[in-house]
Amino acid sequence: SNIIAIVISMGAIFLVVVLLIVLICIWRDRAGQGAQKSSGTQSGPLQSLSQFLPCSSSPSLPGPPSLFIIGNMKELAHDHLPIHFTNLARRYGNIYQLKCGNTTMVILNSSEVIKEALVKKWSDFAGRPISYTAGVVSAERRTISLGDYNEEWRAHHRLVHSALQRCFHQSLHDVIERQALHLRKILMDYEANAVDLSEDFTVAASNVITSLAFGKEYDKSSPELQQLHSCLNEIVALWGSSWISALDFFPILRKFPNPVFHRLLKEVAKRDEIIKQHLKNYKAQDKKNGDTITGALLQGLEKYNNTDEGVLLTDTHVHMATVDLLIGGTETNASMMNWIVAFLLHRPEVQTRVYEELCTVLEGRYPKYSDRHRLPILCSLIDEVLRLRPAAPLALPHRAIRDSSIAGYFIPKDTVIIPNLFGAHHDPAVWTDPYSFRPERFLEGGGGSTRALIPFGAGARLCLGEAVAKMELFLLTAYLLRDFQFVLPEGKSSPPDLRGVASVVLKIKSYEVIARPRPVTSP
Ligand code: HEM
Repeated sequence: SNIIAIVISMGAIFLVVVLLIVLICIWRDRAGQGAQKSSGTQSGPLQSLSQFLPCSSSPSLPGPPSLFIIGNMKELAHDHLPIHFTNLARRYGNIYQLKCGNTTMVILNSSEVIKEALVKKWSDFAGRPISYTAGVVSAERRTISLGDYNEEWRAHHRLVHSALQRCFHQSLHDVIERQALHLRKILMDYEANAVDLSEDFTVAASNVITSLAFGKEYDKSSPELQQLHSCLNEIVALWGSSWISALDFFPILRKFPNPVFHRLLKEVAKRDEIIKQHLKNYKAQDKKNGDTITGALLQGLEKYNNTDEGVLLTDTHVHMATVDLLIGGTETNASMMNWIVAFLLHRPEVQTRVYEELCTVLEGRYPKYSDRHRLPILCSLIDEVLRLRPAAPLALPHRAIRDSSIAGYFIPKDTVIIPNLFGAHHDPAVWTDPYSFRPERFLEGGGGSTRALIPFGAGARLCLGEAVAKMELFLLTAYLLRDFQFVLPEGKSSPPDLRGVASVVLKIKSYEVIARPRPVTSP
């Protein structure tokens, strides 16, 4: 009879638990959407419990009403998507969905939900959308940036990561110092005339990558450099255009002539010809330079293919890794340098404080990257600009590799995930006065949290060039602010417009500035 009593009580407990779960489901279905609208995400024990519930019990994701056939395409036509997505988050919460064709996109707008997807559940969301046009620009997804998460990608990623690590330790500091000194000379030659510095920043950033990749630096006027930049910029711009994305959402359009797509194919062929030539020249050299990324990649490739790893990596992987580094490492860093100078024109007193810090700490010498721990004001400036204008404001799209959930919402396999880094960096729940330029928030006691700062993304698809970018931003900014004072051109009363033009990279509209040499300081 004891056994019968135990079975009956276990049965009763089981029924109570089932009843509780059903009640919670009903409560979530009713309350979920309304609560999401005002607070963004749910929190507390109910959310944790809800993660174990079957997917059908998840509330449906909020989002703007979707129209017949075109879905939410209208939302994607906005000229500044990071700002638009951030504004939609204020209405629909920190996680919401947009429908385009038969694709569902989920936009994540706070560092909490972004980290849940990209760090905590990284293996569910490390994929990239498998789109037709991405295949065209990436030799069928053999780039790191557009490759889907699979065994081939992991082997490729390891190869490039270790080549970059090797260059980081052997030559990166010297390469960046050389570019910083070269940039200094260019600015001196302008003799305090008003100029647009964007091209000089682009050449400096690109020279860091071409020095690392091929051991080659270019002058601004070099036709080879101009050709390389024009075709890389064209590819990024064309690929972001709606003429091209329409081919992904509506496959039927691929059957019709499309001049924009034709231009894209031509630019991709040009890019490949340039890189192929560089690799050929490198292989033809008598003295191979193991310090370059190309050298390290080719050596790594040989070593890797001699092991019995299962996936074969080829010269195409080395070729496409070079494309990744050139595209990933040029406009991003150049654009950040442009933003740093522009923000300083808005608050000149910040520039004075950084200059005084550089004078006191360095006592006249040029900085090394290891000085960064003794230069908190300079670091806070860089962090604040990365927060306000992250170079890749919507990161790159991710894809759910399997059914999963974020913030308690069911996310089916193949959903496209957009981490809105710009939105996360302007989240009023995390940042006081989020739209103001206040580097001091990152100084001790300033209340800013570097944990919520995610300009390089997070998790398995974290920016591969994060370490390169951080060293480059630090050294270029420190060199320039040590030797120049940036001021507005005479007669110009308003500082540059800070809204920016958003594509894959968030750029500032061109502006002119005077780089006035500081009095000479000797070590
Ligand atoms: C301030 C400068 C930079 C910023 C803010 C930045 C930011 C980012 C972001 C947000 C992503 C996407 C992460 C994701 O998918 O979740 C990314 C990816 C990537 N970045 Fe950067 N980046 C910068 C500089 C660089 C540099 C200098 C390089 C190369 C040397 C580089 C190479 C890459 C590559 C290869 C990827 C693709 C990673 C992958 O798909 O796994 N980036 N970057």
